[in-house]
Amino acid sequence: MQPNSDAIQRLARISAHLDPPNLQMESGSGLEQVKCRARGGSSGFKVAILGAAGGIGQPLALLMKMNPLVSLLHLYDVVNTPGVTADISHMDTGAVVRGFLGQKQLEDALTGMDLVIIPAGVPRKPGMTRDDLFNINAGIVKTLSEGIAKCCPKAIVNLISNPVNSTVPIAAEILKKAGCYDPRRLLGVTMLDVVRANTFMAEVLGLDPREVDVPVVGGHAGVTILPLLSQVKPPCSLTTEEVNYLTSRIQNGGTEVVEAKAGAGSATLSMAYAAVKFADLCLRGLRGDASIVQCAFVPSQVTELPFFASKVRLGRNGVEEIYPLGPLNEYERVGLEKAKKELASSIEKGVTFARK
Ligand SMILES: NC(=O)c1ccc[n+]([C@@H]2O[C@H](COP(=O)([O-])OP(=O)(O)OC[C@H]3O[C@@H](n4cnc5c(N)ncnc54)[C@H](O)[C@@H]3O)[C@@H](O)[C@H]2O)c1
Ligand SMILES: O=C(O)C[C@H](O)C(=O)O
Repeated sequence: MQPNSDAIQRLARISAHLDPPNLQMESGSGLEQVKCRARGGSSGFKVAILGAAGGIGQPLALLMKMNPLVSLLHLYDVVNTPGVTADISHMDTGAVVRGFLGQKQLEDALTGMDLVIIPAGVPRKPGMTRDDLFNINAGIVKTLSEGIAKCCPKAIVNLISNPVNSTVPIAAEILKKAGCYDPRRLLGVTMLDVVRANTFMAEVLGLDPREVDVPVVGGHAGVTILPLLSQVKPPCSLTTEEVNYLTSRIQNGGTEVVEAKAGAGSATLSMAYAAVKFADLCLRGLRGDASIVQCAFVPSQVTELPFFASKVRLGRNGVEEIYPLGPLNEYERVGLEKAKKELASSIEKGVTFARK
């Protein structure tokens, strides 16, 4: 059948008037230059995801697009953002989505943002520690932190890239160097440890995980991940065997996934879930909601270390209050000493790198 020329002309006229997808207007980026009525950001928060095309970044972008508190979602990566942005922009939720590709567009991606979530960087393979990622990820976090310092120094930063115990100190040093460091606004994301702890604890107790709350303090690697099982809500008593099993499973949750994925990366889906849960708490804090409390790895005076994960209260300025660890049992006191020893050298490594 011959194409009907009237129909073709009609289609051409219609498509010329259609609102295009919400892609960033940048030449040479692979992103199409388009005219777009939607502006985004009229109400609600502006959120950027750096590393948005990755294993965590993509489901994280999907879930943030579904968050009603987000009005503008910027997706930045050094690869593949045009496709991810086009795909996610078709979701009929409120947030306007824009894509940014490559270092040249980092500043546009960051300008005006209220919250920046960073899952950029390489993940582990079996046999590696998180610290083995330092050499690559430290430089990535440094560059991205410099961009934040320049373009959105007042944004809340949720840092996911590993090793979190070192990348958070790196970001802090870079922001200090730029003269815009506000310790309340820099948070290392340890939410996945809490999510895992709640899940594994619920399995042992035969409860719904949504009813369980286990504080996890310290840091985000091996023995620095310190679940305070004695403070679980609802209160319960555990056998020594259960405490050993749960502590080890929570500390090795990341490795469990890395081994199961057998070379194809580390936790991405559960991490995206945890990151969105945490980002949502940060946004609710920014909105002024009361009593938003969760664990995070933050600049801290709870111990003698300059950074430590513990429960924090989130508010209009980020971290408004950091809670003390509360009563620890002997098992947890021993764990705390081990955690602090390893944390001290990971923090020092990050600080030294950033000061070079
Ligand atoms: N904090 C946590 O609990 C937690 C949990 C899981 C994974 N992680 C960490 O998150 C990071 C990402 O994991 P993943 O599985 O998504 O990895 P991935 O390789 O699938 O994705 C990483 C993305 O980062 C991008 N990227 C690389 N350099 C960049 C740069 N300079 N600027 C912007 N983007 C850049 C890559 O292009 C890629 O799309 C890893 O370091 C991993 O160890 C942390
Ligand atoms: O284990 C990893 O390397 C990724 C992440 O830190 C996790 O805890 O799953």
